[in-house]
Amino acid sequence: MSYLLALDQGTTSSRAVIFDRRGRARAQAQQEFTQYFPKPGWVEHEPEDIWETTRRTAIAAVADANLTGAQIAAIGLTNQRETTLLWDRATGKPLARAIVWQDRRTAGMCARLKKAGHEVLFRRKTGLLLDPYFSGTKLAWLLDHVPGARRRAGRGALAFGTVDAWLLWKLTDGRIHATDATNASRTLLYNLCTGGWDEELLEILRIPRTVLPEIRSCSEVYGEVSSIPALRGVRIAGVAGDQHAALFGQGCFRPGMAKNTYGTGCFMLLNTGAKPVASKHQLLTTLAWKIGERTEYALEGSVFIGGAVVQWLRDGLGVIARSGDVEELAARVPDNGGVYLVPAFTGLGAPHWDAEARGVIVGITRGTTAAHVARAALESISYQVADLIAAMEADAGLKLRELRVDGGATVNAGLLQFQSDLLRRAVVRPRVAETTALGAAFFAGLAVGYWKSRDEIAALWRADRTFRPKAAAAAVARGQRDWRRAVDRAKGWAAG
Ligand SMILES: Nc1ncnc2c1ncn2[C@@H]1O[C@H](COP(=O)(O)OP(=O)(O)O)[C@@H](O)[C@H]1O
Ligand SMILES: O=P(O)(O)OC[C@H](O)CO
Repeated sequence: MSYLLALDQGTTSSRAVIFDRRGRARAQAQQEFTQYFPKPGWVEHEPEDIWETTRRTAIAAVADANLTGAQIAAIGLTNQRETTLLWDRATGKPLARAIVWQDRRTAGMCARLKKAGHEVLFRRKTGLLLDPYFSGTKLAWLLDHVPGARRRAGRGALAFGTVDAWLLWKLTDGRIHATDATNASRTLLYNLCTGGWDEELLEILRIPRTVLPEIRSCSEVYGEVSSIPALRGVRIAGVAGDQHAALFGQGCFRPGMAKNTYGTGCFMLLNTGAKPVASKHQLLTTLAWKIGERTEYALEGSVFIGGAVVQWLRDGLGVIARSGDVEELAARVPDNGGVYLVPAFTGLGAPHWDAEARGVIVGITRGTTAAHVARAALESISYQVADLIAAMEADAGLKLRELRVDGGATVNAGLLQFQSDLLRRAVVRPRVAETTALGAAFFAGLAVGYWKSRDEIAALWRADRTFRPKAAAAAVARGQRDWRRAVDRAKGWAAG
C-alpha cells in the first residue's frame, strides 16, 4: 500500500498530511512559527523557520502513519503565495527575512509605478494590480535595500523564489531552482498569455533575469528529496500555490465552480476555463493550474484579513484565550447590536484595493460588549466574502449555485450559517478539511499515476455539511447596507 505526502506551508503554520488512495487523511502534523512585525505594515518570516517546520512536520507525519519513505508514492507541495525570498546560490543562505504577502512596505513604490502610468500594462500582462501584495515590488525592494544585493544579482550569484521555490531548493540540496506556473502568476513578472517571465515588466521593476527560477507545471516530477534521510529518493511531483491547490482539492474542475478558503485571509477562486477573463470589478485574473501543456484560468478575490481577525481578538485585544473561544463569546449576544468591524488592518484587498484603508469599529454604544465586537469580527469575514462573490458574478456573468468552503475558520458553523444567509445560497463544507493539502496530493498523484484522471479524483470529493439560508432577506439587506457604510469609513484612513 502506498500513500501521498502533502506539504502545506501556510502563513502561520506548516502542515504535512498523509493521504491514501481514497483521498482520506491518514496522519497529519502541524507546527506554527514566529511572525515578525518589525515596523507598522511590515510582516516577515524567518526562511529557516519555513524550512525547519516543513522538514519536521514531514518527518512527523510519516512517522505518525508508521510509514517509511519507500511507501510514499510522491510528495505534493503547496504554499503561502507571493511571500518573497532571496538567497545566495553558493551558500544557500537567505539575504534577509522573507517578506510576507501581507507586508505593505512597497506601497510607495506601487504608487510611483501607478503615477508613471504603468498600471494598465501590468494589469493586461499579469492579470494583477500594482499592489504591495505581489512579489515583484518586494523583490525589487530587497535588491535595492540589502547592501550589495543588486551587484551580486547582476553577477548571477543570487536566487529569488516564492516559498515553493525555497522549499524545492531545500528539499533537493540546491539542485532545483524552479517554481510552478501558479506561484509565478502571483509575482507581477509572469505574462499570462506567453506563460513566461516578461522582459518589459522585469525592466520596469529593474529585476535581473538571472535571479528568476525556471517555471514548470503543477503536476510533473520535479526531482527527488535528498536533504531528509527518512524521505531520501521520494519524488516531488506536484507544486502549486495554496489557493490553486484548494480549488483543485475542492474538485472545482469545471468553469463556473468556485471555492472560498477561510484561513489567515480569505481567497475565493472561480474556475473560468481555458481562457483568462479580464475583471471589470477589481478582481485578479490568475492561473487555476497548469497540467501538461494545458493552462486553465481563474478569477480571484483576495481578502487580507479573514481568520486573522480572530487572532487579533485573541492576541491584540485579549478578549479570548484560544481562537475557538470566539464562538462562545459571539453566541452570548443575539446579534451584533449595531456594531460593525472592518478589519482593514493591512489595507483592503479585493474589490477595493485600498492600501491606505485601516481597521474601524463603528456603531459602539454604552451597551456594547466584547461579545458584540466578537460577533462583528466574525461577521466581517462573511461580509467581505459576500462582496467578493458579488464582484465575481458580475465579472463572469453567472450566478454560482453553491460555494465550496475550506480553511481553518470553517470549523465555525455560525460563521458558515451567516455566510449562507448573506449569499442566499448553499455553502458546502467538504469532509476532508485539508483541501489545500489534498489538492497538492492530487497534483502529485496524477503526475506519478497514483490516480489516473480528474474524474477519478472528482469522485473522491464528499460533502460534510451544507448550510442553507435561514435569515429574513430584509434583515440581511439592512446589515449589508450598514456594512458598506462602515467600509466607507475605513477607506483611505492612513492617508490622513
Ligand atoms: N472557531 C474559529 N472561528 C473563526 N476563526 C477561527 C476559528 N478557529 C480558528 N480560526 C482562524 O482560522 C485561521 C487558521 O486557519 P488556517 O487555514 O490554518 O490558516 P493559514 O493556512 O492561513 O495559516 C486563523 O486565522 C484562526 O484565527
Ligand atoms: O497561508 P494562507 O492559507 O493564509 O494563504 C496565503 C495566500 O496564499 C496568500 O496569497
